[in-house]
Amino acid sequence: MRIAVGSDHAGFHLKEHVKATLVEAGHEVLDVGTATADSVDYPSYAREAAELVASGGAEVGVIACGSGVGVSIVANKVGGVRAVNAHDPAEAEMSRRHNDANVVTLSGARLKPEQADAIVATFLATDFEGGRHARRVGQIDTPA
Ligand SMILES: O=C(CO)[C@H](O)[C@H](O)COP(=O)(O)O
Repeated sequence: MRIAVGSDHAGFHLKEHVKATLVEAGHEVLDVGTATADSVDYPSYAREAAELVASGGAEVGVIACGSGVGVSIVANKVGGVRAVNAHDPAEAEMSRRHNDANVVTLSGARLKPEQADAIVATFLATDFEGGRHARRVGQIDTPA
């Protein structure tokens, strides 16, 4: 898959870890930054990664900040993006099955690298169920 990744400084190390895991698994990764652990403002990175998903430049996005909250708020303001701040694989799974989430956000402060890998792997492996959920997603979506 083609996957957009991004983070601020607080998500940088987790983003780098997840990126390496995804590349190792054979995915094409588009990294919008940040490129160091120096302090930056998360909105621009989250927006750029989310816009790649909205435009079709990437199929899904993985974005990290300290809590995963700020980048989720930003991503969800991009039309066509449905971002979930997932704390465990179960949340990632349900966000795909019922909400057709296309961006997962992660907490660099709370998640261990292996926890993040498990969340992202579940997110990528789980299909949208469609049916009644498609009707509901259609009701919440905004134009890209
Ligand atoms: O989690 C975040 C946004 O939701 C940011 O990573 C966090 O606010 C950064 O804080 P600081 O500048 O103190 O490192």
